[in-house]
Amino acid sequence: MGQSNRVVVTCADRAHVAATVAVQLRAAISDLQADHDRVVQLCLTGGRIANEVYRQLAGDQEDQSGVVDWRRVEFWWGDERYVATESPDRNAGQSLALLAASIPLDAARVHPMPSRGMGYADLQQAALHYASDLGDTVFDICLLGMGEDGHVASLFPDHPSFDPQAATHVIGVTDSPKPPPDRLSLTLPVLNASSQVWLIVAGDDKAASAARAISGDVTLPAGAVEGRDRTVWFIDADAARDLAQ
Ligand SMILES: O=C(O)[C@H](O)[C@@H](O)[C@H](O)[C@H](O)COP(=O)(O)O
Repeated sequence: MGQSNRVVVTCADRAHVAATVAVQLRAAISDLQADHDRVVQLCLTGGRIANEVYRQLAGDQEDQSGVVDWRRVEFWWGDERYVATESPDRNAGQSLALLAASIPLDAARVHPMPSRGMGYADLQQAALHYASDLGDTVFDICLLGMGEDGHVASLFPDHPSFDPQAATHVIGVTDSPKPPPDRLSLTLPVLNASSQVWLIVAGDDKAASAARAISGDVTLPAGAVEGRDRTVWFIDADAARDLAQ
């Protein structure tokens, strides 16, 4: 990894983080779609703050931040809780319920991760299936939340899931420190192949990990994740408390 391309955007509170990300995401997708043949590859994340972004994206499509052709956006997920399709705990279920409320999505371009009960022999098979769906896709923008321990996607610090040299694109995680124990996750090399990585972080319980990650502590997944062109941290004042001025 060369010189860090991290940018930190500090917002007053979590509502402003979500509003800022929604506006900037719509603008960034709209810019990419100026090329009319372009299908934008967007990787979504779970979590409370990301869900607030999706709510706002779906709710206000007529502001000045750009018109998006949502049918020319391909949706992926960075990780998933391996539970039944209909479980309210699924990241994809939560994101889609919010987005599909008013955004016209092309089902062929929506790629939720597999769920338990879909017929895969085990997590490994489910991971292989998603890897083959993903192929060589490179995300234009990859959204990530961060846990208070500094995890991103389902890559946890001091845990086998976090392997910066992972040879596969998708892994099954069977002993996640955060429930539920069974999960699917993209690996760090796939996340770091993204053109842009946007981290969306709010709350004072995130302050210590945010400060470590932004200062470049690569022992934390959140510190090791970087887009090829740009890494943007959208962070509220509480989570930014420990950042060097
Ligand atoms: O799969 C999960 O359990 C969640 O998606 C999780 O990884 C989340 O992204 C972060 O913990 C940040 O979540 P918050 O924004 O709710 O703090």
